[in-house]
Amino acid sequence: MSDPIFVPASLHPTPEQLAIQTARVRHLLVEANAGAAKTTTLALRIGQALVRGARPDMILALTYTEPAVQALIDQLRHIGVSPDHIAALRLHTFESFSAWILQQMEGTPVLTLRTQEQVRPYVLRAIDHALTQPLERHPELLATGASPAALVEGLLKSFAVLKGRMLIEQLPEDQPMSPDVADELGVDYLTLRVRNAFESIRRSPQADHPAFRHAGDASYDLACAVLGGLLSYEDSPLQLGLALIVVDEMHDTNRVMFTLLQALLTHNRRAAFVGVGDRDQVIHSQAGAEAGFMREHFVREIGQPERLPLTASHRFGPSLARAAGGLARKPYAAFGHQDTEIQALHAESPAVMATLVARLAQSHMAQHELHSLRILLRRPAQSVLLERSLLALGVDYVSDGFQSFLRRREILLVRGMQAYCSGDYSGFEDPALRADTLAAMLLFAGAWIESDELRQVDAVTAQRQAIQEAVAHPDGMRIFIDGQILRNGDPTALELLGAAMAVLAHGDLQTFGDAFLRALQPRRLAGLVLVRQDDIAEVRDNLEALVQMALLEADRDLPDVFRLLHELDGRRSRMRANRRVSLSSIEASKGLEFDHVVIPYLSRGEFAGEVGATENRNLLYVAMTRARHRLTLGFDPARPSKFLVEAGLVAG
Ligand SMILES: Nc1ncnc2c1ncn2[C@@H]1O[C@H](COP(=O)(O)OP(=O)(O)OP(=O)(O)O)[C@@H](O)[C@H]1O
Repeated sequence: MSDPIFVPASLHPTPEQLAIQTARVRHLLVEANAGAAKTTTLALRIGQALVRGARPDMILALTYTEPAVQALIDQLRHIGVSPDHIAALRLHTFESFSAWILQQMEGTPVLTLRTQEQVRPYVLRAIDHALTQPLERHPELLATGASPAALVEGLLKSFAVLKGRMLIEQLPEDQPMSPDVADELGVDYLTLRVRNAFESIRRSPQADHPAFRHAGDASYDLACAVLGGLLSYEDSPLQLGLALIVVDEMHDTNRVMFTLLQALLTHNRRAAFVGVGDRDQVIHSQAGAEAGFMREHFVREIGQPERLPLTASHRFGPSLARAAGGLARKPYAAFGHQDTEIQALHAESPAVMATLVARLAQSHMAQHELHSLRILLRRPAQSVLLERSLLALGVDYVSDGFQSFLRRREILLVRGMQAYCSGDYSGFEDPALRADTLAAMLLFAGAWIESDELRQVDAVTAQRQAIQEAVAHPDGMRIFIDGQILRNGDPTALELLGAAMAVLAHGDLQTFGDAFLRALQPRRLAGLVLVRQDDIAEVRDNLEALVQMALLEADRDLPDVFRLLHELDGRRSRMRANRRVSLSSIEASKGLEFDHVVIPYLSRGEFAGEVGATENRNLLYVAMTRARHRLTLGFDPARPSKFLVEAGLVAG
């Protein structure tokens, strides 16, 4: 009997797509360039499995993020898979799939803590455990000037790295935790100690039924159960009778996900596997993502896969394919019915660039040929001048992957300090703004309440309640700043805040420009309360951008500049949710596509962050390849980024 072929409603598959759609091999890997139709072809493969008679629940698709699941659903719809079938398919992130499997193993549901605020009391308790261990052999390495509350965020990020890579699980079982081991794992000793305390809190009182789970814990727990042999029995919940397992964006795979994939293939021997990815899109290497899981690890730990190509981009035309190929140093073709226009936007300063990009967004709104305009930023601080310009021109926008600069905690700190110095709290009418400002000031002042295990938890609740009370009272902000922040803060932090407030009290813009950052010492201040270098650098960047922005208002005095910030904030909260113009991090745009993509700030040294050159290059590659019809690159022609030279877009 001949093989029935799934025929998509809306496109004509290329011979390469058809080969992947209809391949009858156990393990198939497709490494292909961005825009070369990887997600679409997975959707075609799913359509094919359905016409071959697989029930929808025999098909499992796994991805790393929710937006990637959504992108796959969109493609399934686009090619005409029926809504009933789509609803019955098993479409999951690794995390949601793991949570579902664990629920069957554990019977009763485990508490899911979705926000950092919810998980914070447990991290605080773990810090306390680590710091008060009577048998600790290296107490001097655990001493930190920072308040425990300020460590929480950085610790949670480090836990995610350790878990994603399953680094601790790869140590010998009886390995004692020492500073050397911490070094080997790439974390500081405090992080390692607190991580262990945190895991024992999470796993008590019953090791097989954790007290709670936070982001990433479900896949981690399931992978640990797999490695611990807990799922090797006959009626394992991973035996799902699957006919097809597909993984999209497989370059995001880390050790946890790979462990789960391996177990799924072992428990579903009749299932075919198709994985697609692009090694130049690895931007989560910090969470353990590695292109090697599509290559040597796959061959060594699963078997030799069949490999099929998707050679050309359907998303954009040959000009952009050539540039992306130059950047990634690989061949790149495109189906070029219509070429993608690449425009240069020249500006000698960040402020001029912001104005030009905002004008471009304004004219985008006045035309109907292109629908979506996405402005992609390497670092959140780059949105400061840009948002100011967009708000000034009245262009509505949304932001993805970061908050508006006006609500970032270090900006709120300065807004709060200025209000305190001038005694003028107008602009803080919104209770949520008042609460966030006080929380930010409390954080940077390193103000916290020392307490034993239970009172740690109470301290968090107490802080929330104290802020709520302060917010409800007309004079509450001032009273709270006097009574809590300036009284209970860390002495060094208070010294820095005091010096900065003395500058603010002058009320003079030029003095602010000359002396504010020198007085506040953002890196030092942030270093007292935050742990991760990129979080600390982000605080500095945002504050530098704020000063830069203030200095553009040369005809105003300092209180006027802060009034302008309040006004912009008000305007921002009244904006209509216009998705035609969006401002976004590159990470939040992965897997998506837009008619017009703008990447400003591509002068030498501007496209950089706290990661290595390869990851920066990958980030630019991901950013450029989101464009469908037009790509605009913004830079100073006298100092273009070396990446633009590599892409062949400017002369070297
Ligand atoms: N045969 C085809 N004919 C025309 N357009 C197609 C075809 N196949 C896919 N496309 C279109 O090409 C675009 C890119 O496809 P897709 O998103 O699947 O690429 P991708 O390789 O997954 O991209 P990324 O690596 O950026 O996630 C989409 O707009 C899709 O609808």
